[in-house]
Amino acid sequence: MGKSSERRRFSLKLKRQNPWSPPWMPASLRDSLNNRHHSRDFNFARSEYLRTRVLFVAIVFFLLAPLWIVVDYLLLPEEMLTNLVASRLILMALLALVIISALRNKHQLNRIRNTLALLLLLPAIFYFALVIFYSDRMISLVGYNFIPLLIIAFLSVFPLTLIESLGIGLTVIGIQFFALTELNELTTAYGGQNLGLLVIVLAISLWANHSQVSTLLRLYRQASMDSLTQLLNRGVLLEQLKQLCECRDEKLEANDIPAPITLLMFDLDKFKRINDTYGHSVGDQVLQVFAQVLRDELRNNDLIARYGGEEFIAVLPGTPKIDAIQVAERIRLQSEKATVIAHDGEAVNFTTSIGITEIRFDETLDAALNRVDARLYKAKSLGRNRYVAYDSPKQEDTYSYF
Ligand SMILES: Nc1nc2c(ncn2[C@@H]2O[C@H](COP(=O)(O)OP(=O)(O)OP(=O)(O)O)[C@@H](O)[C@H]2O)c(=O)[nH]1
Repeated sequence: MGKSSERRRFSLKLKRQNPWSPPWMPASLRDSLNNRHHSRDFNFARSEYLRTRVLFVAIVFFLLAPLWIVVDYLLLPEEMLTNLVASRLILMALLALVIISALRNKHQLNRIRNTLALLLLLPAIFYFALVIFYSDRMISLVGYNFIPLLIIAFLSVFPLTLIESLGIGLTVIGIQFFALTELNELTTAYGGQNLGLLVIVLAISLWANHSQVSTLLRLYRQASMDSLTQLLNRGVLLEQLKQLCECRDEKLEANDIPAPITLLMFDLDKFKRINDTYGHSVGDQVLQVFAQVLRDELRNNDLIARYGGEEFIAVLPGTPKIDAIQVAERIRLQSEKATVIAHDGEAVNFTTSIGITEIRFDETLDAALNRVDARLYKAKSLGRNRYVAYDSPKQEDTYSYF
C-alpha cells in the first residue's frame, strides 16, 4: 500500500468516534480521561512532569528500603529475617532499574508511564509474595499491610489520566483481593473494610489526578496558545520542532532510519485588503476559520502554529514531502471553499499561499525555515493561491496548479 493511502487511512481512523469520549462528556473530563485529546507538545510536557516525580518517588523508596531492614531486624522473628532482607535487596535492585529507566527516557511518554507502573506495582508484588509465603505470620509483619493503601494514595502524586490511574489502582485492589482470600479474611469485617477503604482512597486519587491533568492542560494551553486561533504560538512551536529534530538526530546517531519531518508554511493572500474592506473583526474571523481548516485537515500529532499576523506553520512528523504536497493541496482547496459572513451579510472568501520543505538530515533548523519561507514567497510572486515545494522550476512537479 502506498504511503499516501496509508496516510489517508490514518486520518480516517482518527476521525472515527472515540468511544471513551462521547460528545456529551464535559471537556475537562474528556481531557483528563485519556490522552486522545492531548497534543504532542503537551505529551512532551506531561512526560517530563511524570519523569521528575517518578525519579523523586523511586529515590525515596530506594533510600527507605534499607532503613526498613533495621525495623525488620528489631521486630521480626529471626527465621523470617533472612528471606525478608534478601527480598528487600531484590526490590532495591529493581528500584535502581526504575531510576535508570527514568533517567534515560526523556520525553517518551509511553516508556515513562511503563516505568511508573513498574515503580508502583513492584511493592504490590512484594506484598503479595509476603502473603503467599507468610500467610500464617502476617501479624508479625508490622506495617506491611499498609502497602496497597500507600500505593493507591501515591497515585494522587502523579499527573495521570483517569484511565492510567484506574488501571494501576484496580490492579492493586485485585492483588489485595487475592491477598485477603489467601489470608481467609475476604469475607470478614476486616476484609470488607480494607477493600472499601482502598476503593475510597482510589476515588480520592482519581479526583486529584483529574484536577492535576485539567489544571496542567489549562495552564499549558494559556501559556502555549495563540488566544485568537487556539493554535500553538511561535515560541512553543520552535521549541517543539527543535526537540523533534533532536530526537531525529539521536536516531541517526544510533544508525536507525529516522522518520522524515516536513514543514508547511502558509500566508493568507491579500489579507490587508480583507481588513481594509470588511474591518478587523472580519479579518479575525478569517484567521479563526483558516485555523479550523488546518485543524480539520491535519493529524492530531502534527504541530500547527500561528507564526505571525496572517502567517501559519504546520510540522508534519513522519510525513515525506510527496505526501505533504497532497495535504497542502487539500488545505488550499478547503480554504478556497471556506467563507466568513461580513456584517452586511456578504460572504467573504480567502485563499492561502504555501511553502513546503522536508528538513534535511545535514542542515540546521534555521536553514530549513529560511527555505520554506523563500518557497512561500515564491508562491506569492507566482500569483498566490498555490504551493511551491521545490526550488527550481526545472524539477518535476514544481508548482501547484489550480
Ligand atoms: N484582523 C487581523 N489582522 C491582522 C492580524 N495580524 C496581522 N494582521 C494584518 O494582516 C495584514 C498583513 O498584510 P500584508 O503583510 O501586507 O500582506 P497581505 O495583505 O496578506 O498581502 P500578501 O501577503 O502579499 O498576499 C496587515 O494589515 C496586518 O495588520 C490579526 O490578528 N487580526
